[in-house]
Amino acid sequence: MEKFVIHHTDLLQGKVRISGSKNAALPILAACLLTHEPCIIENVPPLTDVLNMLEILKGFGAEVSYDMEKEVISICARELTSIESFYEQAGKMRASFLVAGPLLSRYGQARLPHPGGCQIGSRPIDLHLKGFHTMGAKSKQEHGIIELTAKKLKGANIYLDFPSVGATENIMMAAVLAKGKTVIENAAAEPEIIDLADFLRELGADVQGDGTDTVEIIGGKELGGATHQVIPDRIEAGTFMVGAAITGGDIILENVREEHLKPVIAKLAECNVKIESIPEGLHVYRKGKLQPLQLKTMPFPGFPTDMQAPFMSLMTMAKGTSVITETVFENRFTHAGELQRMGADIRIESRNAVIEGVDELTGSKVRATDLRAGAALILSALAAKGETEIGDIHHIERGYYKIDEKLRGLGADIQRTEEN
Ligand SMILES: CC(=O)N[C@H]1[C@@H](OP(=O)(O)OP(=O)(O)OC[C@H]2O[C@@H](n3ccc(=O)[nH]c3=O)[C@H](O)[C@@H]2O)O[C@H](CO)[C@@H](O)[C@@H]1O
Ligand SMILES: C=C(OP(=O)(O)O)C(=O)O
Repeated sequence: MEKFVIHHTDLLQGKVRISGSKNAALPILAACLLTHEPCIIENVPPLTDVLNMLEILKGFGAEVSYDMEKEVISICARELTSIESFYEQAGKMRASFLVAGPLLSRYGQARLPHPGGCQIGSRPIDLHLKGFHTMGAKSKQEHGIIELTAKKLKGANIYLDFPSVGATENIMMAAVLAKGKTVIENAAAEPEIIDLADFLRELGADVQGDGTDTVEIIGGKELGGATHQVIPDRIEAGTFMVGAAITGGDIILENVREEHLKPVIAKLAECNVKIESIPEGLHVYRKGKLQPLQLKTMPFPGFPTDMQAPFMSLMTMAKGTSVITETVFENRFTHAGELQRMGADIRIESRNAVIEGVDELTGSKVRATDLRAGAALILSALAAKGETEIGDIHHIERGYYKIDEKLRGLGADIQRTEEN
């Protein structure tokens, strides 16, 4: 097991290239199962979640090759030999369940374990299943395995009780080969949904309305192959922005889309961080003392829950009282306890975190409790006095490619060593 050892860093400075988005790449890789033609997916960093998804696809019989240097994946799901994935792979990540829609619509069956992923709430899959049922599928769950069957999926009107990202993606993929028209109402509108829709259209599917709360798919179009470039990772970009803010640094982010980061940029501006669009990307620097914030996580275009933990780190150093309300997941404050070890003053009251800014944090031994919680600890460690050791960094590596190397490139003192 490895850990990160981090020493105080005065300011992050320089340029950093943002990788392709994990949460856009994973559904797109699953969508390759919809077609028997070859697909080429570019700008996909070799994160552990990506490697795991490729193992799942290979397990179904898809031909997969990955040029990790160039970050390009080729997938051909000409003939599948299995419709079953296993606990060892599925238990590691939420996105493992995104193969359900493609398998069900192409093969009429799937046998999948309940998905894993960050432990940030109960994370049921009822909305995915409700969508499949409305399209004519049946499901049965026994011993942690969900068995899905459908003679032929039929297009349907589906209203989601909550704009779930995963349910919207799964239903979109199921609808592409279903007979007739599917309308998803109260759909998620995240940039990752638009990237998936773009890929499905490149395959030949008829998808409209993505990026709004109503997505319409006319199923049954003949699908071919496609070459697709995945969008930049807005959460990785936001994490580096907070890195510049918390160290009082000055950095340039390359390969970013400003329109995906609006809610993050708006909150950073409120606490005295300047973000300017320049030809190379986004220039981020702090203008004065960090100001406290009130923020509430919401589905897009609201403030992203995946940026909540990094912002909590930032708020621990702002002068005054900040309040963060987490509305998307019911248990996404586990980083608060670890930040307290570093001297942060945080009180959790149900879905609210009340943060009193402190003059300084001090380095300590802490553990990444999930992916973004781990990122938050790295950010706090950069600002803290002395040395911080972060264990369980495998969580962080699910979603940040070479984060230590990228931070060192900006002047951070971060080393990777073996845990004793
Ligand atoms: C791989 C991936 O893309 N992960 C992202 C995706 O997760 P994921 O797709 O799991 O997130 P959802 O949008 O589905 O979940 C949002 C809320 O809906 C609930 N829910 C969801 C599905 C369901 O069937 N029933 C139900 O009750 C969840 O428990 C949660 O409280 O979107 C989240 C919200 O932006 C992000 O934090 C994750 O990083
Ligand atoms: C919660 C996340 O991932 P997952 O849905 O895979 O657990 C995340 O990317 O922050």
